[in-house]
Amino acid sequence: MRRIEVAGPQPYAVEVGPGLLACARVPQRQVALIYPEDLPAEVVARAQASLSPVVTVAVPARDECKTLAVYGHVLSCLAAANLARDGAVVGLGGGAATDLAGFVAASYLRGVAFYTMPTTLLGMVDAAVGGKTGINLPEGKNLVGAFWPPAAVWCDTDTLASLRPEVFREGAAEAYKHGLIADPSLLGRVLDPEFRPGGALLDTTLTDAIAVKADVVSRDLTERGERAYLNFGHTLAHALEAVTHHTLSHGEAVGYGMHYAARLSRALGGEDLTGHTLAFLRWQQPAPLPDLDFDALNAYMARDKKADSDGVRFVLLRALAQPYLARVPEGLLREEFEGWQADVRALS
Ligand SMILES: NC(=O)c1ccc[n+]([C@@H]2O[C@H](COP(=O)([O-])OP(=O)(O)OC[C@H]3O[C@@H](n4cnc5c(N)ncnc54)[C@H](O)[C@@H]3O)[C@@H](O)[C@H]2O)c1
Ligand SMILES: O=C(O)C(=O)C[C@@H](O)[C@H](O)[C@H](O)COP(=O)(O)O
Ligand SMILES: [Zn+2]
Repeated sequence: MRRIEVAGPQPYAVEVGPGLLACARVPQRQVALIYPEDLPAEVVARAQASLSPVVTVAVPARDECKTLAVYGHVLSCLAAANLARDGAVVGLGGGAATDLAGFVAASYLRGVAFYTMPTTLLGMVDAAVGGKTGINLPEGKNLVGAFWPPAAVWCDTDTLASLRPEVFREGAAEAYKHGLIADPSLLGRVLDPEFRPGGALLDTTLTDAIAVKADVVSRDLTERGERAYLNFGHTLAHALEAVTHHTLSHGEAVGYGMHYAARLSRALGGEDLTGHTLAFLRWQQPAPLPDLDFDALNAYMARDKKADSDGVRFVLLRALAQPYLARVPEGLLREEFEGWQADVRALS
């Protein structure tokens, strides 16, 4: 078992290894367990055996659970079960379920203890760590939420065995992102055939990718500064998710978005890293994109949470592991969008 410490106002540990669902224990007597309805029954059963929850809520799969309606339903289930303030919410599943569960934990009775049991690669390297919780609005991605860190994170690598290969590759986008913004040694490892459930490179690569996130959120929980770099590729990614009504997954959108951000970085004088972002897209094989209209996407990009009253800011790279925030003139955004579309079309 590997252990990564997360510092900050409420320090906690991320444990990584096989069999962890069976070992997970929480001090709270009352536990609410929230998980996606398509999660394999044996994964749910292992979490239930460890936690003996007083209430379990199965929610729709993927981002269909990150809605105001599902959020309200889960809150009502907890209230109906008389979950008290000294109880806990545990999010089990991919990033969508843990984002929802975290926001429920942050807001139910004005806040109860929260734990995560990520069961996707993306959940383990990114979503379950760091306390960004939330749901979507029709107007855009993750527009409602709270910073509410978990008290512990259990990454049971056995659970990755049942993931569809394309869902594993979706999650690799965030590990690759950690390589681009902070630890270039991850880039080759993420694309290595041994980085797969049960593969020789799984545990070390997973742990090193988690360590990047843990380091950043330890220093900047509430995104006053460097945490924004974890958003590399996300300004376009979130817009792509919104215009496709989430038929494009987050991990695929991030793969596409990182290539756009790499093009913008190059156009503003940075090192040309588009070879890396294209190599990732060729490896990931994301779902093809529908016809896209720049103005429609730009309307969603304008709501990006990195925007301030002077407008949107993008995370760009001067070189590998040298991220910075910058405003980009609309003309350049449009021009690079054309080039990005041509690159993306050439992939298929
Ligand atoms: N809070 C954060 O910091 C953060 C970071 C990155 C992404 N996110 C969010 O995470 C979400 C994407 O997460 P994701 O990529 O994990 O996708 P997901 O949560 O949508 O899960 C993908 C699918 O895999 C299923 N699944 C989960 N575990 C499984 C398993 N072990 N075996 C078989 N099937 C399994 C899920 O039920 C779902 O159908 C997005 O909503 C994104 O916005 C949040
Ligand atoms: O943890 C962060 O900070 C991130 O930005 C990680 C992202 O991968 C993640 O998708 C996050 O949910 C995006 O946050 P948002 O603030 O842009 O909604
Ligand atoms: Zn992300």
